[in-house]
Amino acid sequence: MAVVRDPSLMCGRITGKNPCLDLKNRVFGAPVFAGGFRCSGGKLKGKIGIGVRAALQVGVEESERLRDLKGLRGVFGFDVVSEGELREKGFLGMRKTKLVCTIGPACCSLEDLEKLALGGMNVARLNMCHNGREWHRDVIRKIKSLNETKGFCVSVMIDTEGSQIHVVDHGAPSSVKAEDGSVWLFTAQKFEGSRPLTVQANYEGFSEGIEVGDELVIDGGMAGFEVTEKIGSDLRCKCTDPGLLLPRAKFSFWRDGKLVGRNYELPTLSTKDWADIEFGISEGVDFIAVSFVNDSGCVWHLKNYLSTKSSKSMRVLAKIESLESLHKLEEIVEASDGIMVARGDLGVEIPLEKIPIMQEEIVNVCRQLNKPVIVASQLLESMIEYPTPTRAEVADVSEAVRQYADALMLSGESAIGLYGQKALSVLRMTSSRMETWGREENQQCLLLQHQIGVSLPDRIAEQICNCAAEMANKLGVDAIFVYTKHGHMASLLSRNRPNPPIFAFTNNDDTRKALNLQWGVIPLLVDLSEDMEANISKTIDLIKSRAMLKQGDAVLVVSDAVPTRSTPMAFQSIQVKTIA
Ligand SMILES: Nc1ncnc2c1ncn2[C@@H]1O[C@H](COP(=O)(O)OP(=O)(O)O)[C@@H](O)[C@H]1O
Ligand SMILES: C=C(OP(=O)(O)O)C(=O)O
Ligand SMILES: [K+]
Ligand SMILES: [Mg+2]
Repeated sequence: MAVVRDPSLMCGRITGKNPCLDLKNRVFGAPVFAGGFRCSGGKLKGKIGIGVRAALQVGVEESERLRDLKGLRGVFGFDVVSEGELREKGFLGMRKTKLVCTIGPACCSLEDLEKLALGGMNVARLNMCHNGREWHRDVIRKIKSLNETKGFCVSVMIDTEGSQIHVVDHGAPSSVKAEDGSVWLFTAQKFEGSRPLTVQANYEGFSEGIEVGDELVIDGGMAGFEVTEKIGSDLRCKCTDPGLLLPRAKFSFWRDGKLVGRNYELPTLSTKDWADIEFGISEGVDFIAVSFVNDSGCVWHLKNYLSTKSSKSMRVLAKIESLESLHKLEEIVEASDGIMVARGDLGVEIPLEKIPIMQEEIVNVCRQLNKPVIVASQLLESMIEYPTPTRAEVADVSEAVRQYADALMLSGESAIGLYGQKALSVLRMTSSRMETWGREENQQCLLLQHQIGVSLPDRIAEQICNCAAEMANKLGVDAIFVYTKHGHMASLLSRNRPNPPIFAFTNNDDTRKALNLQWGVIPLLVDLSEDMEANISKTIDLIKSRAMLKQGDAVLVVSDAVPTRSTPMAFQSIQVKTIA
């Protein structure tokens, strides 16, 4: 069958299957291959000493199988947005790239939050730099209530303020212009009211180590000054690059083309950040994004702390936004549950023209090490004010999608912008379009496999997922089903960026919310038993009962049964089920 493109849809609709193998017209009887290696009870047996049996099975789902409708009752969380998308666009039309929206005054009403959820927001981000905890609590509760009452599955992320040297006051409520040659005083002294040509910094040690002749750059290039005199800890500076000083504008000091100053001696997690984290724990947020991570130490520390403080599994994301974090990228990626390419502050610390290369590198490292990655900041910046993005912004979004980032993020576009919902739809349509192009033009490059698993069971899981993804593409199946407790198998499948969507069934709501950030994964909440075959039948029936799987559809099922007392054998398998 041929691929049919529907020009009326942003995303080309695939109505047929991969022509190389049309499973609808094939009948497989018994498993064509089963086995591999086996042993039971998690003890050494036979040639291979692991508690895992791997098998590959291909079969047709029995048409006459008794459907135990009682088994279909109970929890079934399939969020309304994914369900609607599946009905409208079919399996292949489902968007793979996840979307994060920063919530601010422009979108914090229940109605606005609902519109963002309907528009495809997978994760709501709360930037703890702004507003008080009461405000954030109100937003979190609204999102949770929308999830419960309207069937959404929106995860909540808090983003710490972090310690950074920035402007507290520059004498005007919004922005102030620094004219060429004008002389300014930068001070950490607090004063009432505003003083002309005086900028107050938030940190008293801001000028430590700074010398006359150093260059002071504001917000990565919004304005520039030369330090002409040091008076105690104050700096007198002459404007050499006229521009704007915005509220909370960031400072960076440069000498001979190198960054100098105190920025990275400040603690990654301040007292206020710890208080915000406590707040996040008490509100049961799903992700904590840590600003200005400089090494893996603080990530491990926070993760250990969270595991002792809360039974809920909260995922820790490290924001890559300092020069230091680039030097220790791999250890930070390994320590964390995900990464944010925080291009805003990164652009203060490295020359702007280096950002695209760094972004690609970070995205690649994350994919190799199997951690989700968000590309953030200024994706559609002009839409804060204008109803349409620039062509360059659309190209930037498309590039992040082409790089296979897991998620894209809106900041000011949704938080304070006039066209937040429209910006979200631009992200949605641009990513769908790019994903479709990637598939149709066969741009999809197979991942050059870097093995991540060390133990044999981990390596088996990884190989099963790599092979399953390749098989799913080659067979042109409609969907991949996977059963997952902590999300590991689902993420290993996602890492391969397969063509069909990955339906990840889990009985753990924390896992479901964490998977919301993973490319191509549709997390579904369902009661799972220890009987893997029963789980497979049940979930196929659940989707079928909603008329979303029809006769002839093919599902590739990856299962990973852990040993239990009744079934003392771990069993990992790939099966292809065609719907009879
Ligand atoms: N909770 C909030 N309350 C008020 N304004 C907010 C909030 N969150 C974000 N904003 C606004 O949106 C802008 C962009 O958001 P973001 O990129 O998260 O923050 P920042 O620019 O401070 O790093 C911020 O500069 C701020 O003006
Ligand atoms: C996402 C970022 O962090 P924040 O908005 O908190 O500064 C960034 O710097 O790009
Ligand atoms: K922040
Ligand atoms: Mg930042």
